[in-house]
Amino acid sequence: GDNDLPGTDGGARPIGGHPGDAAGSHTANATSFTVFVLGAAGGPVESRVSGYLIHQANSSNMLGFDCGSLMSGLRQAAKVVSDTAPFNAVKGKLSSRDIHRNIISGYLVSHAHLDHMSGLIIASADERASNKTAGILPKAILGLNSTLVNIHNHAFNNQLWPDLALFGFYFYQQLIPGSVAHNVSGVQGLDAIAFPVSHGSNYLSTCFLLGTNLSNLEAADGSAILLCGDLGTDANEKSVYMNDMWTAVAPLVASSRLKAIMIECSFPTATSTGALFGHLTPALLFQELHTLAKKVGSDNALKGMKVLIQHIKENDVDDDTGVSASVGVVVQELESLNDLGVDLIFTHKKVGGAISV
Ligand SMILES: Nc1ncnc2c1ncn2[C@@H]1O[C@@H]2COP(=O)(O)O[C@H]2[C@H]1O
Repeated sequence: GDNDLPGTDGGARPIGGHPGDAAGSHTANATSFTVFVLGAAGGPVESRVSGYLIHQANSSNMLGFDCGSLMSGLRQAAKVVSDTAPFNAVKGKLSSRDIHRNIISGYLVSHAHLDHMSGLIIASADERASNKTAGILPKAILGLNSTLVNIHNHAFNNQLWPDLALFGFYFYQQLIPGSVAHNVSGVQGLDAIAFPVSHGSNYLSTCFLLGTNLSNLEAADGSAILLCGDLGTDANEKSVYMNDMWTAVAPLVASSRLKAIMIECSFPTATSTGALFGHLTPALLFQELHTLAKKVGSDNALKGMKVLIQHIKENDVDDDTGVSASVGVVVQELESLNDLGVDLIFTHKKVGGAISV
């Protein structure tokens, strides 16, 4: 199932490279990555906004991705993390504080909107300044230059919040589009590539390709996951960013190296273009997935691909039942538009849990 815990075989396993797979089929393999869901909505409830931890199988660290929600979700997810290899080697349950301080080694931030980093900022005071003798390293905050400048100027600026980066808690690691960053956040062998995308007029967001052997996207080996921040289509945003990204990742789909795409779908299809503010609807998302499939070369190219849907707006949640009619519309539309046979996984149903890919 899509929320099975990894590591049930308990042992080390090779990452990537499944030569037995038929091209274009994305069948279940050993876990390459686990996504812990701390929050998954596009607002408005502060404890449910986007927040994820990404774990590469067997690594002793994790990376935050867009920690709008952090500690609220981590309290719920601590047990699931504790049961995941290699963290299950420690007896007993890890606390959310242990995980925050000692297991998260860095943060990928797609853009500096509050709902993508407020949790990181608020929890930062409980992290520690680096201290070589105590073995405490500063943690990387990774993103495009524009994102890092916004965090530095508008969040960790001694006004909105103490400048904990300056005080040794963090360092800013700029990701340059088109270059591969290696050993991301101290995780040996983990590479990252940042793809800029447009999120409303004159504003950049980022998709992060995370995985092994990303210096050679044409190679047969090395699993990867694509983590997309908020984004609008090229047609709506008058850009070419999404097209360029699909061109770059298409070879990874053809070789079955790409294990999952996490992507937003904020509003129902009926939303007018002027009210999208740089976001996707189900129709626009499937238009994009069709573009990717075409680049890979067949209508079947994405069959079985795990597509993790995130950032649905939960604006009309009923306080008593927790039901949101508009979320229901987005889910139903995605399911009925799914002529590509992708494996749709709804992250908002997994808050406090894990998704293995
Ligand atoms: N021009 C605007 N008018 C009204 N709401 C907006 C405008 N621009 C952005 N927003 C809202 O502000 C939100 C900021 O986070 P999101 O990008 O998730 O979604 C955005 C919209 O819901």
